[in-house]
Amino acid sequence: MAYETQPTASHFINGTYVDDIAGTSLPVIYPATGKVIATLHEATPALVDQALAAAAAAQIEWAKMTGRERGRILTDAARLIRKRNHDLSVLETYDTGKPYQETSVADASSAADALEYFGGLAASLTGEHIQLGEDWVYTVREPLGVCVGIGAWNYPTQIACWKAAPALACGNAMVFKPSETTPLSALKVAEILVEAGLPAGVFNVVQGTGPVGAQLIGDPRVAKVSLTGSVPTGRKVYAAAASNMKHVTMELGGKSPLVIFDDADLDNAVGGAILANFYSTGQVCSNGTRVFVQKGIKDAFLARLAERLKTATIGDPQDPNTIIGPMVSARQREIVEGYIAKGIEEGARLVAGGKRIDGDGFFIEPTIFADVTDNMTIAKEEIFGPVMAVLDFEDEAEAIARANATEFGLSAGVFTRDISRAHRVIGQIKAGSCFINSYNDAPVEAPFGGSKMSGVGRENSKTAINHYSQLKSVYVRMGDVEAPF
Ligand SMILES: NC(=O)c1ccc[n+]([C@@H]2O[C@H](COP(=O)([O-])OP(=O)(O)OC[C@H]3O[C@@H](n4cnc5c(N)ncnc54)[C@H](O)[C@@H]3O)[C@@H](O)[C@H]2O)c1
Ligand SMILES: O=CCc1c[nH]cn1
Repeated sequence: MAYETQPTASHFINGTYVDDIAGTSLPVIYPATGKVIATLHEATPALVDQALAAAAAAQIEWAKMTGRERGRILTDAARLIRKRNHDLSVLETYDTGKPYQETSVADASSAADALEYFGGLAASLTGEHIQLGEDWVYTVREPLGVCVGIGAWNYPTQIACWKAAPALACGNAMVFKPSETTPLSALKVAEILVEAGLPAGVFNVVQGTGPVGAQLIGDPRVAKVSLTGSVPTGRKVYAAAASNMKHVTMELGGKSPLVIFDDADLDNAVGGAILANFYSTGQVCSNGTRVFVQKGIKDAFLARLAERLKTATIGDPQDPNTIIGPMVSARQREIVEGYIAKGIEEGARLVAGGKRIDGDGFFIEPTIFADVTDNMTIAKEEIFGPVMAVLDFEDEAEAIARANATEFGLSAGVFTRDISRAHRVIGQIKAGSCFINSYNDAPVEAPFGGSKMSGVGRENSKTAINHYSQLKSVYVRMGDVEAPF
């Protein structure tokens, strides 16, 4: 293999690569071939402790630097990431199996956007002055301290930077644990941050499964935990963090509705549904996997969708012409196959796909079910794979009620030419990240995150600053103190 996928070592602690072969072996499997492309080790408890100690020590000095100085390092790192976009994208494709066509425009570049954006904000993170007669209060925006980031496997580079960029801009240090399924890309992020001038220990990467994450969360030196993962993991992480009153950001799963009205532009609506279900082989948290299509447009929608699906090239994800890659793992493909079988068993009409693609990699056909009803498993549970469920509806009120009939609240989309209706509908859907005549855009300037079981807090935008800092308020009396005795 021309590209070196085995990293220098498993972890990046205190500005350098480190390893401990006593840790359980962690094979990294290329999803397109099923072959092991690197072998890492889980962090031992001693290494986790080392990472936290490095972060706690480095954070004190990092917080003393001016915001402008911190910001310059983050923006320099963003420049390096953009310069190395090709190599980083190739690595992301090895790590996740996502097509290079996507990783070359949406992963390292999204990470660079976050570093650039929060690097730019770092110098302007101030408190305020509140005049109270002759007395006054001033507020100081302070970092939280050591933050822990825990990532999912679908966007390893993006997730590392969506968490690290605001955390570091505010003067925190971070220990980041990537998903054990995709441990490679975050190490490159750490390496680049240090090359850009980040002091040793401010951003550390430790590898491992749940217990490594649990050790990080349970440590008294940690002030905040930001998790991107599933709802079951979110429940555990939130509970563990709450027992020690730690701050949290929870970016969890979804089963988001995409509502397509009769008057929608057909090709745009079909395009939106494709982006909402098949991008990243369907492994996107915000995907609109419950596609509610108004009855008048249903046949035309399904016909056009089938036509466009025929043009999607499935295959080697490193080939720039490939549009759909494999699932991230054999296990994830089995989960998806289980849902497809359930869909058929419960009476949904399979109109496309449904089968695994023979070969060594974890490929599966993009799958579309029509005539899906709200009570079917495929309409209720997050599948996290390329499976679209098309549900029919008659009118607006019905679509809103059914769109909201879920425990999740991450995203929602609406396609219609009636802009008043678009705002009215989105206004009534309980979800955090919504789209009108579009789907799955995630610019760093906009808040991203969910409501209900989909999470707590927001990533990106100015609001992320509130999740990585706290305000100290100082009352200043100018006159004498009037005490009761
Ligand atoms: N809302 C978002 O922004 C967003 C983005 C991407 C993915 N996701 C969600 O992530 C899920 C898919 O990712 P996944 O399968 O990697 O999720 P997961 O919940 O299995 O794992 C997420 C991370 O949590 C760690 N973890 C597991 N148990 C832990 C514990 N007890 N304590 C601490 N850490 C623990 C894992 O090692 C991994 O790093 C989907 O549900 C998807 O919707 C959400
Ligand atoms: O997977 C969820 C995060 C996301 C959404 N769009 C791009 N990244």
